[in-house]
Amino acid sequence: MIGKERFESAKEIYASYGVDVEAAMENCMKAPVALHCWQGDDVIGFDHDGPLTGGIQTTGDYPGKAKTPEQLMQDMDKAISLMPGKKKLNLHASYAVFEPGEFADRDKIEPKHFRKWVEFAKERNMGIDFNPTFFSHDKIKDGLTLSSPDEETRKFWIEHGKACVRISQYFAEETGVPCVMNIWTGDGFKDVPADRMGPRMRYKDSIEQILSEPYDRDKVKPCVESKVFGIGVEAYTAGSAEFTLSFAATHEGCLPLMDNGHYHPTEVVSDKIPALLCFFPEIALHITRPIRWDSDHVVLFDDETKEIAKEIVRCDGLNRVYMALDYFDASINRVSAWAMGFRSWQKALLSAMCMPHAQLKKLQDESRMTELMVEQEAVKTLPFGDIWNEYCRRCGVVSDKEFYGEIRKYEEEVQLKRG
Ligand SMILES: C[C@H](O)[C@H](O)[C@@H](O)C(=O)CO
Ligand SMILES: [Mn+2]
Repeated sequence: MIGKERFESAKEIYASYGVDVEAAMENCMKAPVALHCWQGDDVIGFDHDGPLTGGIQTTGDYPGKAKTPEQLMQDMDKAISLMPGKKKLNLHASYAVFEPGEFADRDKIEPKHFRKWVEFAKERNMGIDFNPTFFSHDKIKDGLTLSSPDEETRKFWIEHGKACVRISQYFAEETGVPCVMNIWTGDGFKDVPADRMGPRMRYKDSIEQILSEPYDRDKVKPCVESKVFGIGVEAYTAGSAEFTLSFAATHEGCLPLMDNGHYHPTEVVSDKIPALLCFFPEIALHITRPIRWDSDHVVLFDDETKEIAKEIVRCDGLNRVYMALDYFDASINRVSAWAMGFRSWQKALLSAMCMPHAQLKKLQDESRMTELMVEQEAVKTLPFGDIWNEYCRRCGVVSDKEFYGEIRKYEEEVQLKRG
């Protein structure tokens, strides 16, 4: 059977379960997913020469890394050409692009330092999300930024946050798409602290000061991202789950952001999504793949990824959940990593949209649990591959089978030729 026939046959099988795959594909094409710029250069950026610090780490030394804004944009373009679905650009402040001889420290960055990214996004019809960068900088004092007891240090980082609010507003105005601005710091202690509340009170005050910068609530969506621990800050993290969730719950317009690598290994973000949607009009996600810790492996089409997508879809949350990717692997081809993670999330979303949720919920509500188990298992082996291949074809991107050939060609022709 050729592809088209396989798709028609799969479509009929899905229809027998009450699933309209045409509608699913249309909806999947419309759901924006934020693509993080930092997979392309191992979370380095262009405003410093130093290493990646702040409790996060990349491992690996695969050749061909992008080292300039032009190379990063070139690689991102290649990755985008391999990704079906709607994209939004996700930038970190450390990716400011300066003119030759120009420099502005993080507390002084301005919209003009991101003009090239705005042009890039507009030409590709993408909105932009933004992240102040509270890591990889010499003004981090004793591992602390917004929670520092040193007022000069804290002030510097508050000013950075405020500059990022202004830049977020500029992104939203330029692109016509709201900008999700995520605050994450790695502030914490390696060993048992003597004061757990003091740093959190300072962190709270700092975020409040940052968000006192004027902005339009329909255009800028500030979020706070929690974390359980980071490398070198194993004993205590100021921005814990309880801290950020409580902050978002008590500060109107501020969203909680859950990164599924930032919880204890047996906790699952899939279960937290419906819990938060009972209380917050909107939430944000960082989608990643933790292995044993917050390792930020490339997202795959695995069980928890599927479960997260299912929750967003069956809670009717596509308009309430801001979806962003957050992984970085320096041990494999970075363009492949970028595109594979995005494609995996697209697969998870599309497959979640191809499930008979209403019927399954009905079985649960009628306590027909035996039937529910049988049906949920049956759905797992429906011919999703044929739907996915057709989705890729309609989006104008290669199938999984052709994917690696594209990567090898780009690697030979572009990445390995870089000095
Ligand atoms: C680079 C990102 O901002 C960073 O990964 C952050 O979101 C995080 O998840 C830290 O562990
Ligand atoms: Mn994250």
